[in-house]
Amino acid sequence: MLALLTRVHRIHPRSTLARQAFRAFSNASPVSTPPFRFTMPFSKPQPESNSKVLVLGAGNFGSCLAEHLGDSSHQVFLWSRDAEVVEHFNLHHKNAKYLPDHEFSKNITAVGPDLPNGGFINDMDVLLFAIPTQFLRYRIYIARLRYLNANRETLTILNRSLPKKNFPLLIFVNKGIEIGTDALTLEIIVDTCGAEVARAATFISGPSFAKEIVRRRPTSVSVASFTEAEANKTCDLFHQPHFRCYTGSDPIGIELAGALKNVYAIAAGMSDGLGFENNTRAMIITRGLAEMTCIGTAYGAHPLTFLGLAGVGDLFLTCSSSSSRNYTVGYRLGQGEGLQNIIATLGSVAEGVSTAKGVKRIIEKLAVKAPIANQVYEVLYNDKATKAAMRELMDLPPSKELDLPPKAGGPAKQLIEKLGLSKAE
Ligand SMILES: NC(=O)c1ccc[n+]([C@@H]2O[C@H](COP(=O)([O-])OP(=O)(O)OC[C@H]3O[C@@H](n4cnc5c(N)ncnc54)[C@H](O)[C@@H]3O)[C@@H](O)[C@H]2O)c1
Ligand SMILES: O=P(O)(O)OC[C@H](O)CO
Repeated sequence: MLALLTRVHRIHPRSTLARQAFRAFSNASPVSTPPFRFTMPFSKPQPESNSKVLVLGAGNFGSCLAEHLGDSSHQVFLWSRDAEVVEHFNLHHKNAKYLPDHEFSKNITAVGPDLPNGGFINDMDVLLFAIPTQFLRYRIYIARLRYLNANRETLTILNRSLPKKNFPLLIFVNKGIEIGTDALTLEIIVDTCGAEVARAATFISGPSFAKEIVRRRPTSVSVASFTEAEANKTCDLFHQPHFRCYTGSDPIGIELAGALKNVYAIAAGMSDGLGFENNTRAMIITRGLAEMTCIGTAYGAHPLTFLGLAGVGDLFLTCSSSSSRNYTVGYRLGQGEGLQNIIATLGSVAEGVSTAKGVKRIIEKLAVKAPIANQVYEVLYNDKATKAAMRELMDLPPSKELDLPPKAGGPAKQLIEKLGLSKAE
């Protein structure tokens, strides 16, 4: 739409007029969400163009987003914990492990393996976190896979150098729930960096496979924050003729949607792996959406958020494509492979595997009916056979198709209090 507008009216796509027009379209959001709580920015003013961006995490999505921003003439730094990745990237403009066929923009410089120092962080306009919520590592001494809280670890270190006023614009793209605490990233930010930083944080979620973004395939995502100005800044930063953002003010809903869809993608993969066909996948997607909406509503998120790009958009994408790692985990389980082997050979993170644990606890705490998520948990953690899980889903007694719980809002209310936002309601 913007490309058309700029072409017809001969406006430069990165001009202020183009940005304003783009924002007007973006604000015509596909769903109505609750109002923003703040309009004024917390982070430092952003330059018109040429922002300095530090992308933390050089996996598939971090590298892809670094390329996306480098492509639109921002000055991008890509932090990796791996010295070899840093050296190789700066010599060849390639990331040998993730997106190996792609030649990256010369506007990107890899940094690491240590986290950049305070002076460097202060100099950045934007910090973009593309680190998984937690990371699985094979611990030789205990001979098993163990989860490490990747985002919490990085934010704790980073907070020492983060200015408390006029900090860089903060953007998070991970889709998961922290194991052990069941915390969303918003809560991890409050715990590690304080409420003011969390109120300014923005979250990007939606149907967005990294490899398609680097090929500039038309893509749209949701951008949510409690602060409208911060969401708009993120929108402006990411906007490209092939990339649109829709802003919203329900970061809790956006985060939940992104985390939950991964669990249902595992279920859809299982069904396909078992040899079931289109009817069954459509059933899992639709009933999955109903479960996601019930969990989100009982949690205190806005139900309509689940009808947006971060909800049904991403659910549909990941439940219907073998490009999804979560779908692939489910598919291979359905084909009879063991979970440990799948994870050890996947080569990339599938956040739904760890998120299924947190979701199970949240469902129990909120007393929400979510049979598909429960069966995914049983297969992943109690060795239930995928066929038996599907059988049990089909044997459930008849129930109402739409049965939204009253908006209880327990966990969201607590989180909102922790953010110091309850007075703003
Ligand atoms: N790949 C996609 O298409 C896509 C799209 C949207 C969102 N996401 C989300 O983005 C997040 C990252 O996904 P990805 O695809 O890049 O995963 P990935 O497995 O490709 O890469 C993860 C990267 O994070 C690094 N990492 C792990 N723990 C770290 C830590 N403590 N500190 C620093 N770096 C650490 C790893 O070394 C690796 O480079 C996930 O939450 C995912 O759900 C991914
Ligand atoms: O490969 P997946 O399953 O982690 O999905 C990637 C993104 O979340 C798609 O939007």
